[in-house]
Amino acid sequence: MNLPEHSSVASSYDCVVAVDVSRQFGKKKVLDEISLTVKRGEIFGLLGPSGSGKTTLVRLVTGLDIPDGGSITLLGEPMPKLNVLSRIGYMAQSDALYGELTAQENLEFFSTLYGLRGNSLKKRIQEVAELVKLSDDLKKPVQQYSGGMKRRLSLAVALMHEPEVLVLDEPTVGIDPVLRKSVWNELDNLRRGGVTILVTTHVMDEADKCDRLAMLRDGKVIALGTPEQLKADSHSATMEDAFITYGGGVA
Ligand SMILES: Nc1ncnc2c1ncn2[C@@H]1O[C@H](COP(=O)(O)OP(=O)(O)OP(=O)(O)O)[C@@H](O)[C@H]1O
Repeated sequence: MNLPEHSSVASSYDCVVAVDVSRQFGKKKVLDEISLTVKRGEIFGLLGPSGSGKTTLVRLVTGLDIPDGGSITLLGEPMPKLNVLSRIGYMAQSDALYGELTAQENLEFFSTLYGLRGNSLKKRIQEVAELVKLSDDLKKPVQQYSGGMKRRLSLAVALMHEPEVLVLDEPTVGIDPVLRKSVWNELDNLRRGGVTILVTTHVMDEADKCDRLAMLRDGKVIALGTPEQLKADSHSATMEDAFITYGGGVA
């Protein structure tokens, strides 16, 4: 079923449905009646310059904040809803890790919050450490980690409980190009395994890797579609040109 973006009727293929979502801080309208739908099993990108409202929107999607207007439904549940949290993995923009603990201890700590214990916990730690290429550094205190290593560990934390939905706020900031590629390969594998991924970025080549994306500017969706559609509709050869043509300015 192909529902219009503004539809308030959620299809079973819809993972996130945002309808006329607004959020204001003081007098500043950060999100202005945003409507979009993330389908199950896709990588959906939120692309926009700094301050365009990407983090604000993903915080609303995860239920960490409440909109002033409109509604958000995640996995069929109106947000915020506590029992949906175990089904999502959220990687915030700043790493929420314990510096004095090792990476392994961080993974253990966050996983016990999801009820993972014993051998299955150990096995899962090995799996996610392998995925983010941190297997050899699990015993190091996180305060000795580089910025990129911390990003990868945060991604590992978000993956531990095998969530159906991953919400990633600029997951590759501070990660070198080779590892960035491997992180995106992993996101691709997860998507193939049926995980839905909502990711914010202002890196244009990452936008190109999304199945669909919304371009945000000043709290509004200025364009929405597949990278190919957005480039074709704006007669642009690159996402960067498309973004500028749609009025996004320099990301
Ligand atoms: N809790 C808050 N109180 C006041 N203003 C806020 C708050 N959270 C966000 N803002 C403001 O809302 C605007 C959008 O911020 P947001 O973090 O959503 O942007 P962003 O697109 O994620 O930016 P970046 O790419 O730099 O992370 C900014 O002007 C920011 O200062």
